[in-house]
Amino acid sequence: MQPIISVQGLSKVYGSGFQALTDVSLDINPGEIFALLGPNGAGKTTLISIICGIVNPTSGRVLADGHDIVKEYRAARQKIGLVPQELAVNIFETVWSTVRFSRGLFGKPPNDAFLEQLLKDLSLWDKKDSRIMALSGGMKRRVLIAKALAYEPRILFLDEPTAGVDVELRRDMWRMIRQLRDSGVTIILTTHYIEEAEDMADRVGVIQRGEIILVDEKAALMQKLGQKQLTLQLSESLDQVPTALPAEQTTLSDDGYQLTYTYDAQGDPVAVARLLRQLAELNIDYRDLHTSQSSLEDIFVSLVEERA
Ligand SMILES: Nc1ncnc2c1ncn2[C@@H]1O[C@H](COP(=O)(O)OP(=O)(O)OP(=O)(O)O)[C@@H](O)[C@H]1O
Repeated sequence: MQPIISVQGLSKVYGSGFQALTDVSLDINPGEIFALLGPNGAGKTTLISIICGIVNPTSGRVLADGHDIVKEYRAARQKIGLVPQELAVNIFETVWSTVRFSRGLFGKPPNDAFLEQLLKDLSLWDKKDSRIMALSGGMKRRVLIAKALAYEPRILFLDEPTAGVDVELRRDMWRMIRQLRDSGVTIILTTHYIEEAEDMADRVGVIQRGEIILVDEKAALMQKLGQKQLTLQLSESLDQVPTALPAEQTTLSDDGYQLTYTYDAQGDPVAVARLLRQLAELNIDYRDLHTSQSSLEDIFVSLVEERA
């Protein structure tokens, strides 16, 4: 499959001498939702800004739908919609003129019916004649999305789309992102809400200190790196973890009734059977048990800590 975005050996050294990206290579598949995760200052915005032609790379190149983002800027850029973190519009303009202007900017013929539907989908239609300065923060966010979608891009970048928005708007945004994906738009987003990446993304990339340290299918990532936990509710309380049990993997709750065993389901397929046999040998009875998988957040934190 031909990637819709191909990032090849990208590095960025800012004028200050700060190296924000080091040899980043990354392919984005058409039609996927790709989540880029990374701590503050990792280089997410820098990477997105280079792909969108806002910041020049120091070396390396980016192809958007086969077009070089530097040499064929217009052809590449009209494929890409960007919803930036911060408001980047003329606040004295009305909503309607802002989205109309944005559509024209990348050479799309006017289509007021399309824009009307877009504003209706984003619950902005009744604000179409309002100046942007008179809108609430959430509405301004919606305007940024409308602006990015006004020229029907095939690729949509969302930089921290749900940072600082209320629960309702967040839910609306995710619903819209899913609809866009279903209509064939490729979505690349950065987020600090890992549970949202977990919920939404097909693939996840982790960036740290300007380097991509991991890219994988979300499901495979969670399976590969995810530790599982087995929690047992004991019939009688224990004073301490029995010495016969693996000390590093086993913990006991303060009241002595809950034993938690952490194991690697991939690396050790008989881990649970072994533990339960050991408990039987020790005459430890339990009333209930359940297993749970590490979240993407756990995986992310452990990866970043590992590299720190
Ligand atoms: N114009 C600039 N000049 C110099 N350094 C910059 C510039 N823009 C960003 N940086 C530095 O590059 C690094 C990466 O910044 P970037 O904004 O890409 O990170 P980020 O992953 O998007 O962070 P956050 O999650 O906080 O938005 C930071 O250390 C930042 O200070």
